[in-house]
Amino acid sequence: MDLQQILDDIATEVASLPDLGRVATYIPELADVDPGHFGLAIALPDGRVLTSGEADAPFSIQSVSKVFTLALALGRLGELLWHRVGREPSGHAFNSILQLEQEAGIPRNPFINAGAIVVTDAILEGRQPREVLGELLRFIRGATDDEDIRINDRVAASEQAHGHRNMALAQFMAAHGNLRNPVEMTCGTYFHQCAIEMSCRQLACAGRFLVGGPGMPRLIAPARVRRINALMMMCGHYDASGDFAFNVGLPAKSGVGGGILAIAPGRASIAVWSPGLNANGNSLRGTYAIKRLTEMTGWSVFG
Ligand SMILES: NC(=O)CC[C@H](N)C(=O)O
Repeated sequence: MDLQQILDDIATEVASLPDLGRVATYIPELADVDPGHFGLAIALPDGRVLTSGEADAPFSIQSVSKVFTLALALGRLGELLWHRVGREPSGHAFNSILQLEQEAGIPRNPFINAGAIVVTDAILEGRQPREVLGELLRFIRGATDDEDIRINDRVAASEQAHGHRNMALAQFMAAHGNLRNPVEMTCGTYFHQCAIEMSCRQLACAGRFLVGGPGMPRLIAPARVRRINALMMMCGHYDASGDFAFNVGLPAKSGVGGGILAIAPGRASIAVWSPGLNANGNSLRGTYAIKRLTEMTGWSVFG
């Protein structure tokens, strides 16, 4: 199997797709990104990183950051985290408030916005946002083995200025006693973590710690790797997670910047970027690319 050929074929196929999807507009700073960008990278246990398309172009990782904050929160709080956030798929949009009311301010999982805000609140506890964001960047840079990863302050400010919905989620959880820090502080930190920029090459390298097995860095306990992968499979694409598992069969996390990090356990860390989104807020062409990759490689966890 010539993997490089597969990646090149996928880039060619993607370029001929009729639909680009639509970029997210609720964060104005992301609204002007050309939906036609496409990049793909895979990091392998032998140390090779194969790419096609614009694999070195930085993009806003947005909700993909939730994977890294979850790893940090589990390290800090361990099992206690699960008192404040659940582990079930939500079946609702990433920014929905519906279940929070019915379930007393405990979000369904750490990957919907409400859950990720709780996770950020948990790693903040007793510390300043600057410290926590520094820790997060150190973790990601270390995992990637690349210091050149930063937060785009304009994107963070843009989301902050229009973040009424996330603030509402946070206020609602505060009303239920599930937030320990001031809403502005937790949301401000969350907006900054979402505004981290990485290329597909960097993101694929950063995801290696979730692949497990020989050749991949061991940054967290294998039991946690398994659990984060389980959550990515069940919840990583919000209310389209079932569809993604059905079509692709890999644990993965998407972001509204158009990035997706997918893990082929024991085999590879995969990052794709194409900013045009489908109706569920997941990269349209990115989803297609990973689907084709699993079809061509047989890397679905379901065989
Ligand atoms: N799905 C996403 O990437 C959402 C992240 C975005 N920062 C938000 O909170 O709305």
